[in-house]
Amino acid sequence: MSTASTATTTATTPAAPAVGSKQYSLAVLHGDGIGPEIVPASVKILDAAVAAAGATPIAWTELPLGRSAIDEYGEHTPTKTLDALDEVDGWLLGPHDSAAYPEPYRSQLNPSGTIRKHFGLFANIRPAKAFRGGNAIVEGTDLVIVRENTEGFYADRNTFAGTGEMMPTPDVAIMHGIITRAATERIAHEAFQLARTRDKRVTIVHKANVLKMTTGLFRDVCREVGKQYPDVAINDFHIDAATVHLVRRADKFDVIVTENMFGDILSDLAGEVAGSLGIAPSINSSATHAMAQASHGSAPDIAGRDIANPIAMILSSAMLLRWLAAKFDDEKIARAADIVEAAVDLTVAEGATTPDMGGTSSCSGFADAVVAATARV
Ligand SMILES: NC(=O)C1=CN([C@@H]2O[C@H](COP(=O)(O)OP(=O)(O)OC[C@H]3O[C@@H](n4cnc5c(N)ncnc54)[C@H](O)[C@@H]3O)[C@@H](O)[C@H]2O)C=CC1
Ligand SMILES: CC(C)CC(=O)C(=O)O
Repeated sequence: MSTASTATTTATTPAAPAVGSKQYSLAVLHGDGIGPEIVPASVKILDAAVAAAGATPIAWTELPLGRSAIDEYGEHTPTKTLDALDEVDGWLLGPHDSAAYPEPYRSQLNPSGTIRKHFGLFANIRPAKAFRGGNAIVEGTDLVIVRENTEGFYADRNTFAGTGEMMPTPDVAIMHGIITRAATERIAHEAFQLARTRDKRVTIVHKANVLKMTTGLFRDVCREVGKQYPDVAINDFHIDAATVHLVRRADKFDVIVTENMFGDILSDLAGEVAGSLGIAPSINSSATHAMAQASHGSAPDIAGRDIANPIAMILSSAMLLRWLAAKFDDEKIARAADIVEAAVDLTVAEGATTPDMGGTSSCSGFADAVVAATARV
């Protein structure tokens, strides 16, 4: 069950009127590669957990995205998908294999970036938590990376500010990064408020010894915001040193706040240190919209073989339930999130893991075991 030390709900979760359990309308976008394996697995488990919690069944809508949408609609993220997403309470996004799309799609902003930008999903919350008996490199890892999702070195790909990459000649490529006080303050408040629900420690990750203006501003603004949270301890590391500490001492971190690209890379590392990239969940959110999305990609090397680990997508979906529970003050949907997490815990503890965690379960077999476990937690 969820405890204060493992909380992942953040300040983007808006206060809301107490309205009790309602029927949630959620969209699913399967994506590419292992997406059509891990997303349906998560839907099945959410349905079971919602039933076990006595909440109203979720109303699901499937929407086109990715390679199949290119083939059918000539767009990887069709306008009709974006319009439909605006009508639902939240959604599950499977990974996309955008690096393998044909041109011109490969050179466009990818589906995640398109959706993050369209809905202003500025906070990317990425927990890394080791399971008991779960193949962790560092036992006891239980941290959350709070990744700024709109700026940094992914600027043109993901930002509202619009600098980014350019090629003045075919032999020269230039990359701009952007860090603003406003976006940094916003994400820093997310991190400090989250830390208050956990172990009250925030680590700022930057590269201010080299990228002095950009990541130096990020560090300094985070420190300034931290003064408003005197009960939260602050330290900071350069990104290169942070990777070293993470590999050896991941169990010593609580909340890490960092810019976009560092957060992307660090969260893959943290997931693997906690047991596997395949267990690393995330939620992308603003005050009004939220998207559950595994931290990993479409894993084309294992796609179609029913061996992908669905845990990252399942736990991302549980994070979405928790976000909805806070938004609508809905105890039943919070209970459903607890059930999902406890059922995954139990299934892993009983040894039914996929090959990336050293087990022999299939993706679908693991999901079936979690569904069964929802009745035992
Ligand atoms: N959010 C998204 O949709 C993301 C999409 N991508 C895209 O995914 C494609 C492949 O990218 P890669 O760099 O190979 O990264 P990747 O994350 O897809 O795979 C890296 C390694 O981790 C393994 N892996 C990933 N998820 C797993 C899971 N659930 N269970 C077991 N093993 C898992 C893969 O088999 C692979 O060996 C590219 O087109 C890339 O652009 C990459 C990252 C995020
Ligand atoms: C969406 C990906 C292509 C980039 C990435 O790894 C991420 O932003 O999570």
